[in-house]
This record gives sequence, structure tokens and C-alpha cells, in this order.
Amino acid sequence: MIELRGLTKSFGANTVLNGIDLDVKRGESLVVIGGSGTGKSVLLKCILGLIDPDSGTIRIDSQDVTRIPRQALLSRFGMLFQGGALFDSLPVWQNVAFRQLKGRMPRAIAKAHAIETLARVGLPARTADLYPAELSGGMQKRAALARAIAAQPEVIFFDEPTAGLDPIMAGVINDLIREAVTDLGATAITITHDMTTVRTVADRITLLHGGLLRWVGAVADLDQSGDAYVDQFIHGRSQGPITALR
Ligand SMILES: Nc1ncnc2c1ncn2[C@@H]1O[C@H](COP(=O)(O)OP(=O)(O)OP(=O)(O)O)[C@@H](O)[C@H]1O
Repeated sequence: MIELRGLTKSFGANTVLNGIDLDVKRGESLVVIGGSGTGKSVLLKCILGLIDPDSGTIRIDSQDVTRIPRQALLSRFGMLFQGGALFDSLPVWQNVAFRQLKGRMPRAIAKAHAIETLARVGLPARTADLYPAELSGGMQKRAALARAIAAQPEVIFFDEPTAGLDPIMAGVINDLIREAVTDLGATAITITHDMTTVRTVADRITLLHGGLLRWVGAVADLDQSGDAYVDQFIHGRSQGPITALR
């Protein structure tokens, strides 16, 4: 469904993506791992059309994304940003129903739908009228997840979905993401450093390093990847081919 060929992107002398080839099938959940600053966010932003690659192609359902009008493209995507990124000035339900309200859905219907979506991620109806600042970090993440899935997107991007959460809440969010992706039949691309997220959410995993996807494989093959970069990452070793600043 998503097809990347020869994708490159440099910022000045810094070549971040150096010929990325990748296929993500419809309904598949792909997790992108890799050290800090390797270009995971840049890769996601290229697919979303937020950064123009220097060369290469991005196709969605065989259609070149540069030929799809911006709004039409974005309407097919849901996104859970790092940190949640809810609008502080809007109550929770308007955050969740943001797209539907913009699309002129009647407010009462949009609100009822938002409350239903909040229930799917374990938030009670009374949270609908609260403001994001009145929610705990974990509840904000659930609300952001509700917003990402509310419009039933075909593709959902999750950028560090468990960042800043305690391990138990992280586990809840991972389970909710897996459920939401399975229920919607959505295609998902997740960036994470959290190995629990990798193992809960992924059908397939890819490791980005040195501008290339060094390894792509099924979650069941992760522990026998035979790749020193993958091994270092999944075991969190400071020593290995991925150099870490101390
Ligand atoms: N708009 C930009 N202008 C210049 N350089 C950029 C820009 N966006 C990203 N970069 C550079 O691209 C590289 C990759 O950044 P990116 O944010 O994609 O890393 P990442 O793998 O997502 O890292 P992390 O896991 O730490 O979030 C970094 O060297 C960064 O400085």
C-alpha cells in the first residue's frame, strides 16, 4: 500500500536518508527502530508530505503522493504525535472530533462520535468536556490516540507513543494501539525506542541506520536477526556498531 523507492534526503552535508526502499502492505503494522538522530522522524515526515525528499518516490496505492492534493492525502492519515499535541484551548471532545468538525459534521453528532471513540480507548464520557490540562499524562495520550483513530484513517502514524509514560500505562497504550490497528484494519507505521512497543505493536520491524534500512523482518525473527545493529538495539548495549555519545 505504501511503497518507497530510492528515497534520499540531506540537510546540507548531512545525508539522513540515502536510498530507502520499503513496502508496507495494507493492514500491516510496521515499526521503525534506530538510534537517536538516524532519521526516523524525517522518514515519517516525508511520507506525510511534510518534508520534500531530494529524490526517490513515495506511492500510496500505486499513486505518487506528489500528485495527490495535500488535503486529500492528509485525510487518509491519522497521527499520534510525540507528546500527544492536543489543542489546550479546546475541550477533549473537540480535540477528538477536530476533523469531523472541520468537515462540518453537526456538533451533536460529532460529540456523540467523540464520546464513543473516547470509550474505545478507556476514557469515560465525563472526560469529553474537560480540557487537556485537566487530564493526567496517560489520559492525554489516550485522548490523542482517540483523535488519531476518530476519522477511521487508512494509515496511522505513531511517533514515540509511549514516551514519558510509566511502564504500566505504556503497556496499556501499546495494547490499545494494537487493538485499534486490528479493529480498523489500518496500516500503521510506528517509531519507537520502547522494546515493549516493538513486540506488542509490530508485525514487521525495520532498523534505520546510516541512511539505509539495514534490516527488515518479522517480529518473530527479531531475536535471531543475525544483525549486530539489531542485536545492540534490542539489548540496549552501549557498545556495538551503533556509536552512542556519552
Ligand atoms: N528540518 C531540518 N533541518 C535540518 N536538519 C534536520 C531537520 N530535520 C531533521 N534534521 C536532521 O536529520 C537528522 C535525523 O533527525 P530525526 O529527527 O529524523 O531523527 P530520529 O531518528 O527521529 O531521532 P530521535 O530518535 O532522537 O527522535 C538529525 O541529524 C537532524 O538534525
